[in-house]
Amino acid sequence: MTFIESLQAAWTRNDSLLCVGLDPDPAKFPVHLQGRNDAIFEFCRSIVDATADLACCFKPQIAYFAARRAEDQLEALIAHIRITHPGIPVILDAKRGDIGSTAEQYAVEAFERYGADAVTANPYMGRDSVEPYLAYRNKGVILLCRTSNPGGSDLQFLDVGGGVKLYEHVARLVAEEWNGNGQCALVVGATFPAEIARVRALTGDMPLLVPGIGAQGGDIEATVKAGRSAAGSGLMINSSRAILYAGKDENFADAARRVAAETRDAINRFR
Ligand SMILES: O=c1ccn([C@@H]2O[C@H](COP(=O)(O)O)[C@@H](O)[C@H]2O)c(=O)[nH]1
Repeated sequence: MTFIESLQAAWTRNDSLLCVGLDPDPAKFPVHLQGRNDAIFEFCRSIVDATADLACCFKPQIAYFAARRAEDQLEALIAHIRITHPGIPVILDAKRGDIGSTAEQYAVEAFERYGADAVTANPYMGRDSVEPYLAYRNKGVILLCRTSNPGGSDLQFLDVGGGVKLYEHVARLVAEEWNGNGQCALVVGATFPAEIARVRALTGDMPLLVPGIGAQGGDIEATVKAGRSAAGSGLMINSSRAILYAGKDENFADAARRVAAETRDAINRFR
């Protein structure tokens, strides 16, 4: 199955557009996990097992693992998802971007080392910098378009000619030229619903990864109404901290499940 096929199956099977983000910060872990060598794996495994039937995908953010020399725990986590929850695609959020020869190594890292189904990448260096990921025909390539942070406007809102903004140019370029094999998606922040609507209009039914609800305060109703596809899906709406740190004690996974279920249901109300 390709990334997009597994995503479509998970949308339907779990009736969910929720992407559970895995951004493990040991300083926020419950006391009983702190000090353990495998704390990052164990924390994320508990969250994954508690939410797998509520999510359409998982998104580990690589910086949280690499910063603590915990890449082995990321490998183990993705292997665990593959074995225990085989229908849920994994997006490696790495936001890579470099010349082709280096991008080849990043692609090996994402797809062969970690076994991710999709990777996030920065389109800023152009098509040849993205080709090495696209060469993995069954994998997904999710390109930054209109990011959720306020500073995203510094560049993404620049007029690139004729009143077209840079993020609109990226959306059109990816949809019309880079997506020949139907494996691309775009990142558009929930903090900018008007731009989500614009990207949806430019890209047809292309899947959109939408971070920015939960801790960043994005509005779920506005996000879904702006970004849903004609079929009422088309979105991977990410929430990380609001789910991961919903509880602080030994029952943290139950608390995470509760918030994940509420978030999925809130999203579904507006599909
Ligand atoms: O534009 C973007 C692109 C990626 N992210 C990532 O999503 C999560 C958001 O975490 P929350 O705790 O739900 O705010 C995080 O991994 C970011 O690196 C983003 O926020 N915005």
